[in-house]
Amino acid sequence: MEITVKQMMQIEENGHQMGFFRKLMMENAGAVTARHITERYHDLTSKKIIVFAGLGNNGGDAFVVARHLAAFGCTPTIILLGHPDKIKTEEARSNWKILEKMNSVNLILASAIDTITDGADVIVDGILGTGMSGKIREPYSSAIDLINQSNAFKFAVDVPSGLDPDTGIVNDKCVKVDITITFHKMKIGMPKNQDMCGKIIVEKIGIPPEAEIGVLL
Ligand SMILES: NC(=O)C1=CN([C@@H]2O[C@H](COP(=O)(O)OP(=O)(O)OC[C@H]3O[C@@H](n4cnc5c(N)ncnc54)[C@H](O)[C@@H]3O)[C@@H](O)[C@H]2O)[C@H](O)CC1
Ligand SMILES: [K+]
Repeated sequence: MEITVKQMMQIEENGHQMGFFRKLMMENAGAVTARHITERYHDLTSKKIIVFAGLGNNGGDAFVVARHLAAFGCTPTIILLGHPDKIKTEEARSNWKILEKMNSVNLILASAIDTITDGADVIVDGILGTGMSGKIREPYSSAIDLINQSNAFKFAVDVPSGLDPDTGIVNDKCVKVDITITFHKMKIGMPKNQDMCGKIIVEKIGIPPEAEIGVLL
């Protein structure tokens, strides 16, 4: 079954109200994404992994991905596309705060990042997810271009950044990835743009089925 962004947000809210808080969803989303990366590269210690993170919960998921990858000894680099004070939600901010206490990750605030992807083996796109709207603003726009210029293997968190999840249309620009890990259920527009999404993997993140009552059921 495929769902709309509006339906996903309603299901998310219902789950949160049931006590399955967004922070738990974010942890599961990041953990399952990291698992797919570690399953592809059994020895991560020699891999250069760059994680791009926006200021919303797509970025929050990416913070969790980076923390889980660090446990596999790869020292990921996280590029935050904005100032930490502008991180939108408590669940994302709390995950950033954990990263700030870790020396097994490299944190970079988006400044001169034009060479950061040089030699990267893996890039994780946690820039924009279902909260994207309108023309892509800087520094997200330049980050998308930078990622697209790299020949690293690319994973998108939930949605390739720049893709409209409801239509599959790229209104401005979009990260073209090899694998998209999308959460809970397929978003209706994604199968319409396999070129940008690459292989799409749908992963459950623990949301109770009852959260769909009144939305899908
Ligand atoms: N589906 C689930 O159960 C869960 C999904 N999670 C993740 O949360 C994101 C959606 O998070 P949200 O904060 O709503 O939006 P985004 O992170 O996608 O983006 C918001 C962020 O980006 C800025 N922004 C929006 N449009 C633009 C633009 N055109 N140019 C530049 N910047 C833009 C906006 O200002 C915000 O700062 C979902 O995809 C999942 O990854 C949760 O983890 C919980 C479970
Ligand atoms: K993304």
